Amino acid sequence: MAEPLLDAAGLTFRYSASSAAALDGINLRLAPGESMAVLGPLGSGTSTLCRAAAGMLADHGQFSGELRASPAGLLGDDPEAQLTGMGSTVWDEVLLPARLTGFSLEAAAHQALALLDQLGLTELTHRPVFELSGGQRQLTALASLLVMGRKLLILDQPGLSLDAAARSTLRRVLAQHCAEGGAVLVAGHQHDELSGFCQRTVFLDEGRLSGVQDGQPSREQLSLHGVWDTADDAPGAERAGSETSSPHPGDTLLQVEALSLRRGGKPVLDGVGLDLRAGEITAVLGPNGAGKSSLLLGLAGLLPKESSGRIIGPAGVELSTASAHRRAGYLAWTGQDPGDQLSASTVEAELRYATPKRASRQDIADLLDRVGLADHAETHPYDLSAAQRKDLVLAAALLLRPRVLLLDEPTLGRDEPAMDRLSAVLRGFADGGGAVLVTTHDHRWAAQISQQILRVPAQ
Ligand SMILES: Nc1ncnc2c1ncn2[C@@H]1O[C@H](COP(=O)(O)OP(=O)(O)OP(=O)(O)O)[C@@H](O)[C@H]1O
Repeated sequence: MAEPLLDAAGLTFRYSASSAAALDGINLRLAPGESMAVLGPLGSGTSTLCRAAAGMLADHGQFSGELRASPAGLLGDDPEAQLTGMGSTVWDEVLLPARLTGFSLEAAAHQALALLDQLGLTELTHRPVFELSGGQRQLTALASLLVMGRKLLILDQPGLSLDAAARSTLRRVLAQHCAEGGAVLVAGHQHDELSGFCQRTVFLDEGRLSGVQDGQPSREQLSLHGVWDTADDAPGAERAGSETSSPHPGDTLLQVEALSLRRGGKPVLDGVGLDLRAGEITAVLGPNGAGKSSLLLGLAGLLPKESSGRIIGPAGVELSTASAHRRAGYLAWTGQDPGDQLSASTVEAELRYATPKRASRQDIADLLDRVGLADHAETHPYDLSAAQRKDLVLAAALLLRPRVLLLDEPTLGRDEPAMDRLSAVLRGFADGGGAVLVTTHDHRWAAQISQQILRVPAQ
């Protein structure tokens, strides 16, 4: 039998700052040609296992048990952090890791061109990274990892921010990698096409292996382990909702007419019309790079619109000409990267200073409880998971008491309980007379939560 590329026996790991084991007696093996999904709820140890297997934790705590792994290519849970600099181009990013690990320029360039083609990035080769959409940045981070040709690939939530077509493309790339003698470990809190590609699924709970499934896990099994299943119940079913509004819509809170936007001089949205009504949640769907984030930025006044379009708020006020103060009191926006919106050193302080009129301690405590951060009031925002940081910026937005919430991909990286909490918070906001506009690649969730769906086509 071929030598395994990853072999863990009784692997236990404690972070220096904590007495509890983040990994506790893990046994797993991955041989050439094999693929394995490691799934579990937030905090179950999936990211720690990825970092441990990739040899990234040696200086961060105490190991016991055995771990043997061939040099791995690791996609961490914050892929943006793996891009070297927002000023570089896609080509620089994809080439650099291979060059730093000793590939000749010719070999690296050859490999990079092939990967850009496979991942559908060829057109973006010379784009600066800051001009990419979230999904395009995720694919760039993946390409820069794959270019090194490591046999063992460890991918923490590789489907984050990717649309269904990009997930299918990546699935084919991973299948080819395994067919050529490589091995793939896919970790995360959600089950998607990429974890679904794996031959075996192991579940983690509080650092321990809590279940193993050969073949596809059922939705019930995933739910039992706190993992959110993104698979559509009936693909295309959400189309039924696309023109359907709730039977008794409330007042129109935001009316968008013929909105067109440009980015980097190029058109990204052309003549979008939309009504957001009190009590309704509207989901925005569309492929990577279609312009979903740009739409939200335009509505929030963070991206100038073309002069012909109108964004009409309360009492017929044109919001694009209203003061930033007036707009901010009415519309609250949370971006795709929550890190951009955080500045304080604790979760509680972030919320205390988020509002012009300081919120009371009780208001903050109630809100932290609702978004699932009650135990993290004193945590530094950067010690939260990406999904928890999204919860924090959502809480800050709610404290502003807006009428309209604009949320960019709030479902990323959430386990099932966190998805349920998000749904409850948004439903509660809408039931209280607000309107929500939310972008997502999770069509199953969109069908469950929304009364209206806006499809933004590929450019
Ligand atoms: N700062 C920028 N300058 C120039 N072009 C940009 C900039 N940011 C994004 N773009 C381009 O605008 C288009 C729309 O990007 P946007 O981020 O709105 O897409 P999206 O639908 O939200 O994508 P995703 O699903 O990947 O997040 C893309 O082609 C993208 O490359």
